[in-house]
Amino acid sequence: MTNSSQSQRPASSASESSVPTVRVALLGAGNVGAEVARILLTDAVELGERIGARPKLIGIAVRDVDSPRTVTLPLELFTTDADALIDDADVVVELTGGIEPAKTRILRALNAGKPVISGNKALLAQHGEQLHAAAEAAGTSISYEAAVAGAIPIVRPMLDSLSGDKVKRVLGIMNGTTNYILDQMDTTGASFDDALAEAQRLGYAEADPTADVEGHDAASKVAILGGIAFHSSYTFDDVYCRGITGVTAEDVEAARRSGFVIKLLGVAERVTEGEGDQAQEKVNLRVVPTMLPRKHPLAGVHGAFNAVFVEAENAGELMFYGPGAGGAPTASAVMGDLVAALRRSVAGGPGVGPTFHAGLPATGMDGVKTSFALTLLCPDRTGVLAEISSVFAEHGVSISTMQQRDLPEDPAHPGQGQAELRFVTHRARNADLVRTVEAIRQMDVVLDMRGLIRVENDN
Ligand SMILES: NC(=O)C1=CN([C@@H]2O[C@H](COP(=O)(O)OP(=O)(O)OC[C@H]3O[C@@H](n4cnc5c(N)ncnc54)[C@H](O)[C@@H]3O)[C@@H](O)[C@H]2O)C=CC1
Ligand SMILES: N[C@@H](CC=O)C(=O)O
Ligand code: NA
Repeated sequence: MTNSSQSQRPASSASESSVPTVRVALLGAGNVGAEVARILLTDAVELGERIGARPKLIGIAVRDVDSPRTVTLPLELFTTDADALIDDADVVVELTGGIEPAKTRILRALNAGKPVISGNKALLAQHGEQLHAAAEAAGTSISYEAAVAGAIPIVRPMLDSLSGDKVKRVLGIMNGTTNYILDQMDTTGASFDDALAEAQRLGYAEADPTADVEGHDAASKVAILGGIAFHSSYTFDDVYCRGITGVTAEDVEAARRSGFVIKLLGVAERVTEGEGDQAQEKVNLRVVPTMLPRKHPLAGVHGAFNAVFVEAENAGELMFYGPGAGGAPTASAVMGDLVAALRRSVAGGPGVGPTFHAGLPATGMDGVKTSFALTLLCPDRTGVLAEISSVFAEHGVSISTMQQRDLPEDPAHPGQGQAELRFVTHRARNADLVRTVEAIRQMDVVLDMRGLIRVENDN
């Protein structure tokens, strides 16, 4: 490799053609990186026409040059010296994941004025502001369409197309692995573990799938998207996060019997706390397993697909839908960012990044209005229902539906029938719902609390 200039102008490569070339460094050749390399190698000429300069893949930095790959790539491109590769390039594509050394490498490229494309939501949701500041200071850009909802164009529409509107809420399915698992459990009766193993095999899961199933991956995406939507800076720590490890086959089955489906939803929404002069606008960010009525549009999002609703003051409701994970689909988003960044390089100027001027504080769950489904095991006798209903009423929470399922008599307690009572509440303040649930849990007539999950419906 030769040393390239660190300017934004594409370098000429007379040996290959008269079209100028831009030198692309790729960090990582896993599920996504290998697909990006494949596209760069096969489509360089056509991409050159779109960009005005031909992208030349000059090297791929990996941990181990001899690791088996999903795509066959020329061995001479591989190197373990990421720093030398970055220094030799005009543009850097980071697809290794994790915080370090990815952060140091990205900063190395940005500080040298080189545009960076990354799919690293974990990093962006922790250090996004610092990376943007470095890009701005050096007059370059960092782009990350792949980091949120895979192939779906959502980051750039939020940054560009909706930048003249006022976003009220962003809500959706933002993790392919958990959607795949929940969908398999619902439609085929697969076990959690089998479905996760298949999601890993298909290249949907993170290197450590705990990030997926504990909701951390979706939380990073909510922090990134919420920040763009509300012109503020949020990190992973601002997101209230619950994963799907607590969702059992029984929960999935119970939801199905009631005409619902369980999805892991990510939400970022404006909330107003306080009243009158004290009223303050804040933003609640959360990731929670949620029951949705089967007729809800998000209930029909299957497999590793994602879907994101954006509610904006003037646009109204928008829905973005498509593959949320997987090598080739995610590589499509990376390539879109790469072409856009290189077009800017060729034409001059870094383009427009996000702003954080609004500074809306993130807020906790207490004031958020939501509804719960609650499944209780109780003795099947007169008065139980009234007793439980009165606790809901005492806390100002109204019941939307109640279903009773009589269970076979417990042989250990002859003569004492038991019933499963399933309540779905209307929307109420989260703090009131939590107090209601705690009071119900303490009641003598409640033998077991079998399921507790949020519900997204219109009431
Ligand atoms: N797999 C997917 O569906 C999606 C992944 N992403 C993100 O894209 C990035 C890459 O994801 P995958 O390709 O699935 O990961 P992967 O685990 O399949 O591949 C990671 C690659 O990076 C290399 N690598 C890791 N640490 C390195 C280091 N310190 N130095 C040099 N090379 C290193 C590995 O050798 C491997 O080639 C991650 O940030 C991930 O969150 C984003 C959207 C979707
Ligand atoms: N592990 C992630 C990959 C894409 O972001 C997911 O399953 O959604
Ligand atoms: Na995307």
